[in-house]
Amino acid sequence: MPNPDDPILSIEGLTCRFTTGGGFLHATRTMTAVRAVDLEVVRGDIVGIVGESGCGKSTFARLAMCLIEPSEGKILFEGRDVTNARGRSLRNLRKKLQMVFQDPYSSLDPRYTVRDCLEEPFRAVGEKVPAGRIENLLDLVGLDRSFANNYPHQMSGGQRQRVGIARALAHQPNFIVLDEPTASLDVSIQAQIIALLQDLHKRAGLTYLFISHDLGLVRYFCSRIMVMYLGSVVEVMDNPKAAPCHPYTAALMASSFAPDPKARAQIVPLEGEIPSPFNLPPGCPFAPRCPRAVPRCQQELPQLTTATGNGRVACFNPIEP
Ligand SMILES: Nc1ncnc2c1ncn2[C@@H]1O[C@H](COP(=O)(O)OP(=O)(O)OP(=O)(O)O)[C@@H](O)[C@H]1O
Repeated sequence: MPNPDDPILSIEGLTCRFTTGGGFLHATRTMTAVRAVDLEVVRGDIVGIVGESGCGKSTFARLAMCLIEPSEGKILFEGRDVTNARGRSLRNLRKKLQMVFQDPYSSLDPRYTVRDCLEEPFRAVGEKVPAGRIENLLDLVGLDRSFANNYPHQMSGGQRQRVGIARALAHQPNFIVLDEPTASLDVSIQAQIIALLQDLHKRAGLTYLFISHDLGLVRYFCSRIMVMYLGSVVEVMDNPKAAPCHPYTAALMASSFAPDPKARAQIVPLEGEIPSPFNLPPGCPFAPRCPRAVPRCQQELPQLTTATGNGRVACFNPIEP
């Protein structure tokens, strides 16, 4: 029996490199999309992964879901090594570990009714659909049972995302990776979906990994935050509401709402080009854009070791809390 206090998900040194190009015209190039990431998630946690486009959030989510293989590192789910899970062990993992995608329209087959979409996870593992389960799933996500006969094009974005969430709940998972689940929705609908996710978190005892580029939303929704920049974790915040210590996290706030005047005073808008992931500068990858960079930052890569009182930061000149 797993101990409830043990981490549900442990990630050690997870690294993913992509090689592109090749052939007559292009030399092959390798980039590191996710670099030596460690993470422990305990039951009931809502861990936010935040960063600008291209920082490796979705790649990290796909690695954590065992949808792609890491170049290095290890993934333990409920204490079991699932890094290279295949066949039956992958199917069993899928029941417990599910994902909700950003765009509910492209993640639902337009030829399937809602009932078909919700039956599909059972068919995929060769199981019969338990009697009343489809109605129960629709109830869980706040959709009228008559929606079972609708096609995706007959529903709004928010309703489609509710179907996406219901699908993820089909096998009663205990862990859900939410990859920007509200990014394609209007603000008012976003709030309804977040409220639904909060409600399910409480009622179904779920654990979430929540991927977003919106630090404001992540600070509101999550219990811990991991901030990524060009594949590396630059800050881990155990209290999402506390002031950030990494200049990048502080700058990310410029793109989100900060009602606290003290927090507003620390905001430095991000300027400068993001370095090419194929050709990272020596030292800290954020140094070329960092308002607090010191000479050491150009030469040495800071490690995520400096304790901040609210987690850890990878920075030679962090903002004092
Ligand atoms: N299959 C792939 N082949 C080559 N490069 C890839 C592949 N998937 C992702 N990348 C690259 O890896 C880096 C990280 O991409 P990723 O999609 O994980 O970032 P992200 O933070 O989720 O961005 P977004 O918010 O735009 O989805 C990017 O530079 C991307 O171009």
